[in-house]
Amino acid sequence: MKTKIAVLGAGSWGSMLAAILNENGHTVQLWTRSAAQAEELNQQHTNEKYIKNYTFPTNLRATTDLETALTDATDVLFIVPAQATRSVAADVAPILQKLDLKPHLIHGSKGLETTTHLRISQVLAETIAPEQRESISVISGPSHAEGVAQHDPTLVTVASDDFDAATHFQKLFMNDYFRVYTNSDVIGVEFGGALKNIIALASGALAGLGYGDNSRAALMTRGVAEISRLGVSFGANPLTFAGLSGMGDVIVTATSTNSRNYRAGYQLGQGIPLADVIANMGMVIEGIATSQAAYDLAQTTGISMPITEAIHAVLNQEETVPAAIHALMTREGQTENG
Ligand SMILES: NC(=O)C1=CN([C@@H]2O[C@H](COP(=O)(O)OP(=O)(O)OC[C@H]3O[C@@H](n4cnc5c(N)ncnc54)[C@H](O)[C@@H]3O)[C@@H](O)[C@H]2O)C=CC1
Ligand SMILES: O=C(CO)COP(=O)(O)O
Repeated sequence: MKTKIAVLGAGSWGSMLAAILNENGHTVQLWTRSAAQAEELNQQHTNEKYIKNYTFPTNLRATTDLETALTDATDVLFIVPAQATRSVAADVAPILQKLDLKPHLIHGSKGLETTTHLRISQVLAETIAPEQRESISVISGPSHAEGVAQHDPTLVTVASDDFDAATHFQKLFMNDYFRVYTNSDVIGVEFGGALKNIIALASGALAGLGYGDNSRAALMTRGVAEISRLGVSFGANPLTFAGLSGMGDVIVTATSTNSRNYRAGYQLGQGIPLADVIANMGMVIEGIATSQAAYDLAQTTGISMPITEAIHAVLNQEETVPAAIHALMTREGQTENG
């Protein structure tokens, strides 16, 4: 079944997912708030700030007009930074009502909302009334846009409470270089995708200080342990954290220089001030905002999240990176599975 999909957000990941859907034969309308970016995509078929040296399909259309993007949409993909999702969804809701549409919704944003500590599917559910939408799904997993651009074989997962919706999106996105699994554990998939960004920041910081593979493997393993503890306390399936959206995404973001979070952490490890790191990046570093939400959740639930607490302290300038590592290493001894 060919569908019309509105892709809302034309950064690295939004534009790349739009390209996949377009290549798969679906009609795609890509929305961006930037007129210059829409013109570049429509005229040059490039999106140079976000994906270097990549030519988009010539029939992929971008627009700055949300109503144009949503017209006749059977599916809507939200792919703006996590903290921006609520405001975009609030703009979408009345247009869906005006156009009398009830699309399937999916998002690919990896963060928790700092003001509410909600997962992004919960933000969408709160903002767009059930009469104006079908299912809500999430797409997540180890998938840098740069790798997809060169057709690296890439595996992701789509999670939804609605199995038919998950298989619907599996079929929409899947092709011979982009393989999609389904999962019914929305909570686990969203926590995994959001919280791995904190571990990627920490991994970059270790590398920035010159530490090697032992430290990185330790961090990734104990990172998954604390992500699982928090996720399971909210009802996630522990096995999800061993999967694509858990350990899989920790591996790719905590080891790759394509990761904005890793690169940001690296600069912090080198002692570059956070404000400069953010300014240099020019793209979203989700782990910064999400570390605040995760820190708050750790405090309110009493779940032990020492790496998250260390990154939170560094980002809030309460501790230097070396002092945070020393504090982690000299904590009281623990049992591994506790
Ligand atoms: N870049 C990647 O390879 C991947 C990114 N993701 C996730 O996808 C989400 C989006 O990331 P990217 O596309 O990489 O980010 P990006 O920083 O490359 O682009 C973000 C886009 O959203 C727009 N935007 C920012 N604030 C906005 C607002 N308030 N209203 C409307 N538009 C706004 C920006 O102008 C830009 O076009 C993030 O949650 C990220 O974690 C997930 C998988 C892979
Ligand atoms: O989530 C991602 C890859 O799976 C992208 O990570 P960064 O936002 O750190 O680049």
